[in-house]
Amino acid sequence: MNRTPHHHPLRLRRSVLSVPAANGRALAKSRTLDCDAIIFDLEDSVLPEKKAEARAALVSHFTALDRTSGREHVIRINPLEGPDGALDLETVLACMPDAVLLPKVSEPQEVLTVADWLSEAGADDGPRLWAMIETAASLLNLAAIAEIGRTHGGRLDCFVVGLNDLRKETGIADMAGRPFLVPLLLQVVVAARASGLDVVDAVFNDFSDEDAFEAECRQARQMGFDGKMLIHPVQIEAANAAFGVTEAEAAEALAIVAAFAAPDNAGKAVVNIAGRMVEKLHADQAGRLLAKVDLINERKTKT
Ligand SMILES: CC(C)(COP(=O)(O)OP(=O)(O)OC[C@H]1O[C@@H](n2cnc3c(N)ncnc32)[C@H](O)[C@@H]1OP(=O)(O)O)[C@@H](O)C(=O)NCCC(=O)NCCSC(=O)C[C@H](O)C(=O)O
Ligand SMILES: [Mg+2]
Repeated sequence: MNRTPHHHPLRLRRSVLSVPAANGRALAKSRTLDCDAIIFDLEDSVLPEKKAEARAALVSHFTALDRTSGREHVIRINPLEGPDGALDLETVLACMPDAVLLPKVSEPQEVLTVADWLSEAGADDGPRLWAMIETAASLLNLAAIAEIGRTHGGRLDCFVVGLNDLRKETGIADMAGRPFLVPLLLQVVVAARASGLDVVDAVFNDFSDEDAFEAECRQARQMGFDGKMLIHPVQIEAANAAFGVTEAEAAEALAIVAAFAAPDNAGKAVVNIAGRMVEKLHADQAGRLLAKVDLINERKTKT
């Protein structure tokens, strides 16, 4: 089997804000916020008796949505086996978001079912799929779930970790630094990368504790995450900074690209930059980082 991961086009997913679809004020506020993606939530932040109202609110919200903002718009649906999943999928067809976020995925078949449903509904070029990794079973089946992204039309392109559900099911403690969760989080990152998927870290519930939030963002970035799922607007700026590109990182990337473009280094696979070995793979990484800088600058012109 060819294990070379595909890479979908680079997208910014530094700050992925969840907005309860039943909360009119939060929906209105979301139009003004500088996050990279918005998840309109029909699942756990909406009471069962408010689900129908929330679906109607989303259809109305999407009719006036600015699709040129460069932001991704995602709808989190309810599990398909429950009373709301199928109705939520009809709402997805009415709204045509950029992606559908599947909650509590445990088996690859759950991703396939929605991918097939969207194709049969004629939405072949329609929403992509994101999957919440938040059950113990999803961790056991990570590679198989991620592989669906490569083998089934490439519709799956992002994992989002859900630690509230995972801690509830497993009993793993909620502790500063996440010592017992880090090994699991790294498995999610590795499985996602092996299939060319993006990967977004879990929400941080205590939105009033800025320092602890920033520390968790730094940790997530060091583990390889692309961004963080957020619950409150106050978290956006810190997430954009933590998962963004610093001036020093951009300058280093430019130096690497320039070194490989220099005539003296023509035909070299490895060069010496100020006493440090730099390989062609670092130039590829640098190019991707600079493309991210371009995307960030492009976004600034639209907000
Ligand atoms: C946590 C909250 C209930 C707090 O809400 P509130 O008390 O209204 O906060 P503030 O008064 O500080 O709000 C200030 C203004 O900001 C707006 N606001 C607040 N939150 C949001 C938001 N998420 N998106 C957009 N706008 C927001 C307020 O409306 C105020 O503005 P204004 O009305 O103009 O004055 C609330 O923040 C909240 O509900 N957050 C999201 C909850 C949610 O989406 N939960 C689901 C995702 S969590 C998850 O998925 C876990 C995962 O599955 C797992 O298992 O781990
Ligand atoms: Mg959850």
